[in-house]
Amino acid sequence: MNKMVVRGSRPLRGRIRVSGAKNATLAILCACVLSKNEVILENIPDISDVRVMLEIISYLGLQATWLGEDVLKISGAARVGDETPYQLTKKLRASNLLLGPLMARNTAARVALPGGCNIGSRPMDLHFKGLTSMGADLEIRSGYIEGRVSGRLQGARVYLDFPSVGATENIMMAAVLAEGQTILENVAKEPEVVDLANFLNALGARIRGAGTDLIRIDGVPELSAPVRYSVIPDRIEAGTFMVAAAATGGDVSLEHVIPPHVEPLSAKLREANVRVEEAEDTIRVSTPEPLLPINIKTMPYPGFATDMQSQMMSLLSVVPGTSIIVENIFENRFQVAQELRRMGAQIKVEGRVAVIEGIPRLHGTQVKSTDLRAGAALVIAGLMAEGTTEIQNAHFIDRGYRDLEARLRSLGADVKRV
Ligand SMILES: CC(=O)N[C@H]1[C@@H](OP(=O)(O)OP(=O)(O)OC[C@H]2O[C@@H](n3ccc(=O)[nH]c3=O)[C@H](O)[C@@H]2O)O[C@H](CO)[C@@H](O)[C@@H]1O
Ligand SMILES: C=C(OP(=O)(O)O)C(=O)O
Repeated sequence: MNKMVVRGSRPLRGRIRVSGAKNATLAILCACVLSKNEVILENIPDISDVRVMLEIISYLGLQATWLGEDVLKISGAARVGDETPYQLTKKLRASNLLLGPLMARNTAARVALPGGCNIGSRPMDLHFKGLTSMGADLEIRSGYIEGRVSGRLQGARVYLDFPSVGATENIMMAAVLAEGQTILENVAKEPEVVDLANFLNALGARIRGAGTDLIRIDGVPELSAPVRYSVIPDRIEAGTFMVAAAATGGDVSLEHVIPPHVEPLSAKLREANVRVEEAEDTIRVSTPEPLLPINIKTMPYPGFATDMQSQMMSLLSVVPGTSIIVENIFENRFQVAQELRRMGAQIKVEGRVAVIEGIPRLHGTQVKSTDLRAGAALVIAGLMAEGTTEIQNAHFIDRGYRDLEARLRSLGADVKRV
């Protein structure tokens, strides 16, 4: 079941509800390791990354039970294990977010180096910088990060050389149980970081400033408040449907979305002549006018998200004129260009810059997804293309999109798994 077949040239029309955010959910599930009490989580997307993370935290001793299609109960545990196994962490990049919580809860951790999509080298030096400033002793041995600290972690002042999402989250989770105050400077401002901070505060943490450049955390001895928490909508899933709607000349309304979270994308789509109409928690996307070429640079939030870059490359491949994309976050995120070229796209890649000369139509053929967002981009390309597109390695898509083919079919697409 790992090939997706798309018959193209049909505009998407209708309404679709956006799922809970993958990246917020993954971090929040790691944060559950810090809690001694039961947690109920709402708006959890049933996607393969979440399933793998649930296996990992179950291995650590927590119990996860689905109470409904998107509601999870996570039991607190009096004691959690120290080690995450390679067999599970190799499937999931975000498994590295267990390092901070385990160091804080257990004062020791053995976390297998994470796997996930091959989109760049993805070092963890900034995670290490923060945790060692707090007194942790960390080393990498035989593919595992081994950490220990004598006594509790100590609050510290940490400046991140780059506003890394993962480093901000890992250090923030470690700091909530540290002794004293931690000040994190030049941190990531992504909505998922704010969602994690809100969740931790609901558990009893004392975090201020999430969503700004500077986060202050006053450590507390334990987190034990029983919590019911609803995860934010997924801005990348929402964005993917928005681009798919624009690419097919369709008219789609997204429900359960936070419009400011997708503003960096909405602004670019408007520049390309796409009509984007926002209400309180809905966005309607349509294309009454011919589209225009645009330039994009990926940046940390509130800049344009790297996780939306591949999908935009598909769209721009059929917009008349020259568009330019500069990828500033992950050095290996242009792999989809060679697959789009197989469909006829004219895209030149040099280092971090892609130059796209729009052509009138893409043509369906066999392509393969190389990572999650490349997979989504190829689905969008298939929806626009003349003929049939077969996307191999569709399991990448399941990492981050819940039941994508059925939801696209509900908008009029012809998509199936074979
Ligand atoms: C599970 C999750 O939330 N994944 C998201 C998270 O990934 P992730 O947290 O891995 O991304 P980061 O923000 O950490 O990475 C951004 C940049 O910083 C570099 N870096 C990072 C850490 C470090 O210690 N040293 C270092 O040099 C990375 O190589 C990359 O060039 O944010 C990315 C950037 O928005 C998104 O694309 C991912 O979808
Ligand atoms: C890169 C992504 O995720 P991860 O960090 O989990 O690999 C993504 O969601 O596009």
